[in-house]
Amino acid sequence: MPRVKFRDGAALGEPALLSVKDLKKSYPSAGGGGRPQNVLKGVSFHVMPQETVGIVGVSGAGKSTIGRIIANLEQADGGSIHYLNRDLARLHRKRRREAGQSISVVFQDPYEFLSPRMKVEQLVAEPLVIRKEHRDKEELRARTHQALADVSLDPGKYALRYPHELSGGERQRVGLARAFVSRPRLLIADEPTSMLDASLRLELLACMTELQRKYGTAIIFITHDLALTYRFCDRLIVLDEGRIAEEGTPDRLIDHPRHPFTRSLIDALLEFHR
Ligand SMILES: Nc1ncnc2c1ncn2[C@@H]1O[C@H](COP(=O)(O)OP(=O)(O)OP(=O)(O)O)[C@@H](O)[C@H]1O
Repeated sequence: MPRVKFRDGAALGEPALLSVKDLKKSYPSAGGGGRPQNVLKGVSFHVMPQETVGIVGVSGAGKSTIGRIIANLEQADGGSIHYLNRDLARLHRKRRREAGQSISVVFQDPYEFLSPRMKVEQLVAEPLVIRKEHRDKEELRARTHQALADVSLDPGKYALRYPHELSGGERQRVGLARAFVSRPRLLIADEPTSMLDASLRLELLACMTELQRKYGTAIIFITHDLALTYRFCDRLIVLDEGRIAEEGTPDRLIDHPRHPFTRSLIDALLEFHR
């Protein structure tokens, strides 16, 4: 899956699609008695249009929390998020929702976002229905079927099935079709491949890259699997206990890690593949 070399717009002074500054989040301690758990301790980064930024780190580092906050599924305690030049925290709830309409998400477990009672066709159409992005039923059907074809699922074969009638790989493809049907500017992909075996994992990533090119989407790719990011990401952010330990291109980070934590991630990876 060779990547086209990413043009570093940030270095050329172009505006970022997303700019996160000093993001903070804590959760109350379990049981409520102890000190709150500081999960994000001031995280800042940016994402350029059409860029793929990987967020890597061990379990519990705070990766998904960042994704959920950007997707407006959770509130930050502090910091700012500028998206398409708008400060999301300062927008009224309705405007915030509208601003976020060009952000899609895909999660690790498709059952989290695929209602078992909806057919594939309805599941894929739902984002367009919610956003009222279609003129009539014909257009809705055409875009839904296009989205299914985009992820190599024949609409004639899959449109009327329910999620439990699909394999794990097919369910994730439905998740991708649902994420891309609205042609998002930004996709937050939170461990989308971790429940798939190695060959399906690469297939799904190839499919995601193709759709990214087709629709000009930027991707935040959240994973604990450093190996997966190597070819797939333009830039990596290494998160360690709610702080950015290091960031850079995968080549630089993996071949010449500067931070001991990045080195330990690479050692763990080498150990795993030994
Ligand atoms: N709703 C919540 N209430 C309390 N604690 C939470 C909540 N959500 C997450 N946490 C805690 O915040 C920390 C960071 O969680 P998060 O899911 O962001 O980590 P992660 O890096 O994505 O981990 P993983 O790779 O295992 O998904 C964890 O210790 C988790 O237990």
